[in-house]
Amino acid sequence: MSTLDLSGRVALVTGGAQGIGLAIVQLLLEAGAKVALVDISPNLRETGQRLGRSFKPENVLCLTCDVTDSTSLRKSFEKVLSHYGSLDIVVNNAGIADEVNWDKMLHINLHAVIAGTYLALELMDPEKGGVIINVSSMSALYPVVYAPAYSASKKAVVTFTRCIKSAAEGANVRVNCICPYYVKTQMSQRGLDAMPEQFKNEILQNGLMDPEDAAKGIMELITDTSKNGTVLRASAKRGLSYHIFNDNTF
Ligand SMILES: NC(=O)C1=CN([C@@H]2O[C@H](COP(=O)(O)OP(=O)(O)OC[C@H]3O[C@@H](n4cnc5c(N)ncnc54)[C@H](O)[C@@H]3O)[C@@H](O)[C@H]2O)C=CC1
Ligand SMILES: CC/C=C\C[C@H](O)C(=O)/C=C/C=C/C=C\C=C\[C@@H](O)C/C=C\CCC(=O)O
Repeated sequence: MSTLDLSGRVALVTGGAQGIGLAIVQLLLEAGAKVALVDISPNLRETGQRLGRSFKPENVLCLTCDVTDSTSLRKSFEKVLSHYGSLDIVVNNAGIADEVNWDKMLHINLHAVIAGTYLALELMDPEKGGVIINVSSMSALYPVVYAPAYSASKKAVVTFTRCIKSAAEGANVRVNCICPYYVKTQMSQRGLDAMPEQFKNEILQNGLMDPEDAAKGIMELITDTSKNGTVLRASAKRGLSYHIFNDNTF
């Protein structure tokens, strides 16, 4: 049971129907937040019903949305605001790993994260403030030869997050990102099944995180009000640590 108290806070999580997104949804609900799951998954409704049985059903809102559809994404954000009366926490988590359909992947992994960040900055109450967490990947920090477009999308999320920090401060909003190493979800399982053995062995040696541990990193970024513009690394091997950039060299 969570010792954190987010009662009265309203969170929106994209990709909340499974994996890391569902893990952060559960931690947010345990902390008493009202949570909107924004996802394209056909399992979204069933997931929402199951959550409604474990938590207050009035604290769970499921919105079917393709985050690459800007109109649908805006309507989902606005629906959360009209339904719950505020928007305090946004986790731009939805993402795919697909080097064949890389154009679609960039729309999900990058375009929708930027759109979700700007929607959050527009709709969050500057008096109350808010926090946005963008989900990147360790592949942003260590380019991955078998996932070049994916790595690029995740590197761009880090750069965008670090750049938007100042504008967010003006709106009394914090923006941070997390860079998990491999996490035990359907995405990484598909990735491991498809990749050459030598890469798979290194990953298995480093270990895969449980989604709940990645979600705990996201919760840290949500609840630690000193964090803005930070990049949190997360892995089974080394836990949580903040990535330090040397921006001064020119
Ligand atoms: N699993 C891993 O090893 C790692 C994952 N990540 C990132 O974490 C995030 C979550 O990944 P996982 O939970 O592993 O993935 P997952 O594949 O288990 O879940 C992704 C969720 O996003 C939803 N989604 C996909 N495309 C969507 C769209 N167009 N519109 C709305 N929802 C959509 C899916 O329906 C699903 O519910 C992704 O951004 C991923 O890149 C980062 C590092 C490691
Ligand atoms: C195939 C796509 C599926 C999932 C991708 C996911 O986003 C992901 O976790 C990708 C990680 C890629 C890592 C790439 C390089 C790793 C470099 C190594 O030097 C080890 C780095 C970190 C290990 C753990 C740690 O030290 O914290």
